[in-house]
Amino acid sequence: MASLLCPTPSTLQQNPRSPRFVPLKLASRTDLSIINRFKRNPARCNAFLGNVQEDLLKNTLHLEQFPVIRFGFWQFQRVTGELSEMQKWGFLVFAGLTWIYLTARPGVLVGAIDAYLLAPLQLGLDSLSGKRSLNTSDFVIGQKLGEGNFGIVYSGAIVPKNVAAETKVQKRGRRNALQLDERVKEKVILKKVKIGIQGAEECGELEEWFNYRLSRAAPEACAEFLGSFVAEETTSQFTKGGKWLVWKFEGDRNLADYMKDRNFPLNLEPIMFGRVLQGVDSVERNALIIKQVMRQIVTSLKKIHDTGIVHRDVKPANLVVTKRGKIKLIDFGAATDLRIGKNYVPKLGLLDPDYCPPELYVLPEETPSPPPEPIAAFFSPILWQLNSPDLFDMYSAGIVLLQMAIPTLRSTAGLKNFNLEIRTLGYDLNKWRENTRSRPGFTILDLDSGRGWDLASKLISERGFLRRGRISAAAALRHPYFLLGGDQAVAVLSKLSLTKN
Ligand SMILES: Nc1ncnc2c1ncn2[C@@H]1O[C@H](COP(=O)(O)OP(=O)(O)OP(=O)(O)O)[C@@H](O)[C@H]1O
Repeated sequence: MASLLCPTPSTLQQNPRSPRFVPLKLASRTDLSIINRFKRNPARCNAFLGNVQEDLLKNTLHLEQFPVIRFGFWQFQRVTGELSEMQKWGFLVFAGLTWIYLTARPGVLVGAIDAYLLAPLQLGLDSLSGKRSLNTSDFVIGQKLGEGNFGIVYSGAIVPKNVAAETKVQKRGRRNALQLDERVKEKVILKKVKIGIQGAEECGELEEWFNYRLSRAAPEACAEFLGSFVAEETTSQFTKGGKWLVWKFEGDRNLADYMKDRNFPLNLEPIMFGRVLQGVDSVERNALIIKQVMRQIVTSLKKIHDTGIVHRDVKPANLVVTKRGKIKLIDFGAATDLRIGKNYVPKLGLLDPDYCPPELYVLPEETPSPPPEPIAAFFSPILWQLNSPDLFDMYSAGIVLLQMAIPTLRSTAGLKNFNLEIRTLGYDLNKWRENTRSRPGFTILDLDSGRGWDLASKLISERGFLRRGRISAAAALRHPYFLLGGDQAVAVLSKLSLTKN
């Protein structure tokens, strides 16, 4: 950068030692008249050029010109001033190792910045923008979408300030459906935390905490969180004191809904790739769509694992498909943040048994309850290195891959049968292939010399030495299955052709 900068003649005229620089292009234009004057006086010109040369030699690429670096050097010299060469090296090695430790997964340093700087900043900004002062009159509730142990999920919409909410709900068919008129446009998802159920309130608090945390750490990996509110009065739709969490409505269907369709995965083709796959052989088309879905799942998992979070409930119903063909993780009620031990309770397995890895728990059963957050954060890189808790989610991701690629495993009965068989075969996918009584189709996974099968067998496996053995999200993205991915090329081409149209 410094070599692109040059002192201007005018600057040097005022003060030839001035460290001020302006870009070369500007210098040559602004000072053309001065140069012309120099042309008429060669002696003065030589003296000037001498100054310029000297100045350039002195200033070009001299990093200590930059105040931060100068300050850093000064600090280093001050601290190490009285140390011997050996001690200075020791100091440097210690500083380097500390840096590696603080930035190693799950990132103690970034975590501290997030907790002590970004979280309060987000709270302040949200309060200023009114995001933290949502209330019942801002929303209208539509149909029920699902019910978990601790909450009930509804579709809904944001009501503009000048519109009365009651006018927006109309009876359509047997259910309350949202009649979205011109004024009520933005659809949302609302989760009502159950009242009077043990642990429900705590679960709601945790889910809210995880959603705020992810909105800072990995916003593109999960549904956009809009905030929460407590109903201040009882109306036809709300009960006083009830807590609600609100997300942006990301899409009509989740991956499980798409997989129920006989046409899967081709039913995802229009939103994933537009029309560009027409003309490609149908097996190839299926394989490309599945690879694109899987790539997105693994990429999102990598993002949340990088921040120390393990989802613990990865399954097709918790992967919502957006209108633009993006797959987003939802339902962080069972997630745990192993950077600070949030929502980690020893021996508490929360996962859906159909997607649960053989180890059952995210950390070994003998792991004690987490200490206070700063201490847990300090030890988290060691905990992560020793236990690789992220591999818990990777097993579930492997089951999702198998289900997408092998149609017989998409039904509840088919998946339960698979789980019985794989358990008796010691979670060895190759043995399962040789021994299964069902007749699964392996065509998609066997394409390209069986790269898909190889990845699946590295995801669906027991933990090995040091609880490794299963492939992590980062390693999965480097697996030959994803390298040179035609799915990426097709996705880019489709975007280009869509923007042209
Ligand atoms: N942001 C969103 N955009 C679109 N749909 C969503 C969104 N969040 C949730 N849904 C839909 O609502 C359903 C239920 O959501 P969620 O899994 O969070 O609820 P839950 O009560 O924890 O249910 P369960 O415990 O059965 O998984 C999802 O399967 C999905 O179809």
